[in-house]
Amino acid sequence: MPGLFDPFSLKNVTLRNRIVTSPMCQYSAQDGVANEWHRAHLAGLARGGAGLVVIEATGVSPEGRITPACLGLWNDTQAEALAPIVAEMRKAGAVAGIQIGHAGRKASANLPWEGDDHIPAGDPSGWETIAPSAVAQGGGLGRVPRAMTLADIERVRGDFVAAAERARDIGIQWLKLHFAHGYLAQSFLSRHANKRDDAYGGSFENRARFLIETLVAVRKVWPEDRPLSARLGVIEYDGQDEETLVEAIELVKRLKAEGLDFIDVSIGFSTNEAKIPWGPAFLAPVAERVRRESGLPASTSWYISQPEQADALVREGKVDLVTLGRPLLADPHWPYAAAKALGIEDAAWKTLPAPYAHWLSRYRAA
Ligand SMILES: NC(=O)C1=CN(Cc2ccccc2)CCC1
Repeated sequence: MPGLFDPFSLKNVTLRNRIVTSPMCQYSAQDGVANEWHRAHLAGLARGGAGLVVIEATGVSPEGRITPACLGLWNDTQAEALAPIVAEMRKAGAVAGIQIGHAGRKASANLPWEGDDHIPAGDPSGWETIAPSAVAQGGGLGRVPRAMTLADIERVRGDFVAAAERARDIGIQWLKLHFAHGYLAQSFLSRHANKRDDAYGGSFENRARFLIETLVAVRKVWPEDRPLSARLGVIEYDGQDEETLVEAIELVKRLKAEGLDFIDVSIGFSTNEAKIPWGPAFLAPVAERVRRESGLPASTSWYISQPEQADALVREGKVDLVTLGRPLLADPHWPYAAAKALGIEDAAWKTLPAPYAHWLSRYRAA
């Protein structure tokens, strides 16, 4: 079985290794437009050696952002600002990806380090939130969203398509739909958030409808030869795990039948009452089951931080790719350090650009 530093090919892309950067929100944009922060941040991750660098959760519309400082891809100005950054990521040897999404009832929030809660209604920096039903997440996210009309559903589906077209046109190679973490798409699937009694609520088929329709619509514009993936919350840790997992795996099978190429297994975060068993690679067994039962290549994340641990997840066939978040914030060159720790031949040249690799590989420095 391949290890962490064996390449991974899917459609027309080949990742130099199995390491994926988690699409970590930077909350550093104005009007959704990428700037020097995003350029240095993303180029840094690409130059650090990750196989696939995924640009943070990017709003498909202004109200689809989590906070006013999130990236967007609903206009040409935003696309033009990202284009050179994508080129830089690819020049550094990474495959360039992006996660596009709509934050639903979790939208219109303050930055995490400025409260992480909803912007007070009436504050001009916030906006009306929309969701499957007029049910709030609760806690700091207590704002009750407006229940979406069928026109809203159609419009948001179109926003996903338009964002996918813009991502396609600026050279993004790997598209990831944000179907996780209690945001809009996840909330359609969740019985916690979706109380609709029309074709988009109630039965599993109805609760899965928005996700499947969105995938089908995006597949039509996303090039057949580039990977189309989704991050999906397959478990809520709310006491109904087996039921949720069975539904989620059935959904993944249907998404696969409609052209999904890859599944990134995550958590639903649809309820604040969840009892999440945080711990080293705790989601890996769940990801292994989704990968095995759906037949799709898969990745997972959460509390993966050690080279041997990440390598074992791949070698044991639990996942095809490993997604890291905070370890890469702590050290964007984690892939280089991991390659050395795993005794990979030519660790520097396998992960870092020439200006770094030349010197690091010559003098057998520490
Ligand atoms: N854009 C995303 O998917 C985000 C996910 N988060 C992970 C997270 C979710 C819930 C609890 C802890 C961490 C933090 C905020 C942004």
